[in-house]
Amino acid sequence: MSLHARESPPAAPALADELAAERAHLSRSRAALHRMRERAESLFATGDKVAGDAYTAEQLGRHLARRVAELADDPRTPLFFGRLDFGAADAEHAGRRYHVGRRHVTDEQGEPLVLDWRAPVSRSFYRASARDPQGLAVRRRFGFGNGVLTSFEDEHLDRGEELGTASRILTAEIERPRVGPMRDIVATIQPEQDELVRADLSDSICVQGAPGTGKTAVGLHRAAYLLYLHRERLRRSKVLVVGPNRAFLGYIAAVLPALGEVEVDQATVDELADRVPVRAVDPPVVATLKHGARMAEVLRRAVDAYVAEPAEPIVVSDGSFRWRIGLEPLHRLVQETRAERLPYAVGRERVRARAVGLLQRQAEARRAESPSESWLRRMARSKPVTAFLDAVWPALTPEGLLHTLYADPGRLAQAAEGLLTPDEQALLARSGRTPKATRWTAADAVLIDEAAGLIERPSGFGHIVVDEAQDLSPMQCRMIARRNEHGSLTLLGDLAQATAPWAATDWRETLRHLGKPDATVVPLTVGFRVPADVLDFANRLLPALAVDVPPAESLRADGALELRTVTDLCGATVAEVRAALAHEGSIAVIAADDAVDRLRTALTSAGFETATADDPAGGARVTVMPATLVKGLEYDHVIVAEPADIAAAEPRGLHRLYVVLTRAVSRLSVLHAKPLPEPLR
Ligand SMILES: Nc1ncnc2c1ncn2[C@@H]1O[C@H](COP(=O)(O)OP(=O)(O)OP(=O)(O)O)[C@@H](O)[C@H]1O
Repeated sequence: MSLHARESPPAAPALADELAAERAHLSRSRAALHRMRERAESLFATGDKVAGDAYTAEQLGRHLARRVAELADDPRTPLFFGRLDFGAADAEHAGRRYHVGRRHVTDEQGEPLVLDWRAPVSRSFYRASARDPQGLAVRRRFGFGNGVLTSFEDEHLDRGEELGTASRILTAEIERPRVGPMRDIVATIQPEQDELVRADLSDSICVQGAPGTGKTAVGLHRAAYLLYLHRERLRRSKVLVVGPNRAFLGYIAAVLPALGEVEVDQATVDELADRVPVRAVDPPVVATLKHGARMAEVLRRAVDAYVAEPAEPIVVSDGSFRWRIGLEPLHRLVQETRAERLPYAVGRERVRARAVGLLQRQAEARRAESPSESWLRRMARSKPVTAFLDAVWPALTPEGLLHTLYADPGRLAQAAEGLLTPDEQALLARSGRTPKATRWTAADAVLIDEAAGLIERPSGFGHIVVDEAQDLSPMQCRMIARRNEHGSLTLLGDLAQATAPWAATDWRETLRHLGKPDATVVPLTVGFRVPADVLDFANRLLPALAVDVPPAESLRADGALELRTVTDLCGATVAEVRAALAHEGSIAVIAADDAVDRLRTALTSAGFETATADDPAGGARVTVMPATLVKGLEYDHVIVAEPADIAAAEPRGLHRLYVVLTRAVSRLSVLHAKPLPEPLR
């Protein structure tokens, strides 16, 4: 194929001129962005003086502060990475040329210097092909080094030229050594990824992708895309990114701000269930029981059981008259409210309002006029009305509900009848004098959240991105579903990487618990992280993982895999780290959780500074990571110490090992004193 792929230094003077012109455009764009930011800053400084009242001033202040943050320019990242030259045939953009970058940049006259990658016209940058040029004559990609424009690559789509994944700029980006936190992929999003990124806000999608196929990247770029397209709506309803742990959230934290999006909430799954402090750990069998879908029904019944039939009429005096509501209307009132299936606490207030309504009607009939507001309020809070409520619809807290359920075998038996066996009920039994004194576990916190959803009306997000979703339990799914009733979802995961005891083997089931049974499940199979040799090695585990997922094919032909039998694991790890430090990029030693301290001590004694799981952005190049914390992360060079111990440490240990082996970007060294687990031999 004849291509005009040009690398720096350009051979011909004409190319040098063109590169110089592009660099000039970059300087102009940077200067313009600087001006835009200065303008936003000065508006921010004077904002409170122009705004009328305190509320407006605060709103305006927040808007302007966000705008200032959005316009931050990071000199190390290119302001634009592509150019679109439209051909004469395109009706709307004929003959026009646009630079595509991270955000809109306009000159003093408001003319665009750089188009936001999310603008409709930028779509062709990602989707145009020789077969479907979408009006483009030429697509140009820019190569950068440390923020300096160094090269460009042209595809004359109108002449049938297309580089696809053979692009040298794409290859360089994929093969670049990794250091520090995750970066955006906005310059090189691939067509099948772009399709997911630009899916409609109303679409919930589930991406099943092998390790390193860009699921996380797709989810974060989709969040940025939706925020651009539905800015006002999502500013109100908000976007949430859910990840497995803080180390992961720290790792991805810089991606959205780099794309100009600074207002996205992030939480771990555990942090969503934050109504009680977690101070205890369940044995695995109890945790699995509590995370199971049956508990939803147990809790629903437990809440329902608090509603009782009225046993006495209400008799209430207002000082001048005694009013009475008989048993029969009270029965009807409770039944009607029950039938509405409102959240329990809303139901309680509805019952109160209806009882007061009956009193009001009596008063109107007697006095031929409506009683005053204060009379109604007095009746609503009167002792007899409150006593009636406490008898038929007692106040209930989520913690109180679960505490009583665990402490009262009779109540539990009633709620769990036909759902949990007596043995299972016994596993739940627990004492603790009060909800406050109870040492709740993480699974209890999820159940308390479920109870809260039955009692109160939860507030939701406009869009939720859930990463590493293969590990969600049915009850965790429900917790997310409650926050997403009117919003949409991007679910990202890989069933082969599922390590939780309750992990799903079929996305349909997860989607059902998430309340999005009809979401499309889309596979991603092109691997951008793990080199082919390393991936082939890890894929040997797949048959033993008992999941039906398409394996990834690596785009990377580079990389190195080394398997080494050793006698002194600590000594060999130190030697491997020493050798690895000769290369560029991050290094992780990954081992079974209980071996981490030993290895870290060995490295420290040998004079190496090491980072820990909770400071991914820290200075040290070498991180020692427990196998249970590396999901979603990647390192340039991964040293796996004793795979057999990782596999033996938990029931789904081979799945864990699959995760561990697929963290490497350039090199994987496997050190083992024990035989490798069976499928890897
Ligand atoms: N289109 C792309 N261009 C360049 N790099 C990409 C592209 N897509 C993904 N990558 C890179 O590949 C690596 C893996 O991406 P990501 O972490 O999103 O994969 P993942 O599918 O979530 O992996 P895992 O299953 O391990 O969590 C990252 O370094 C990411 O930047």
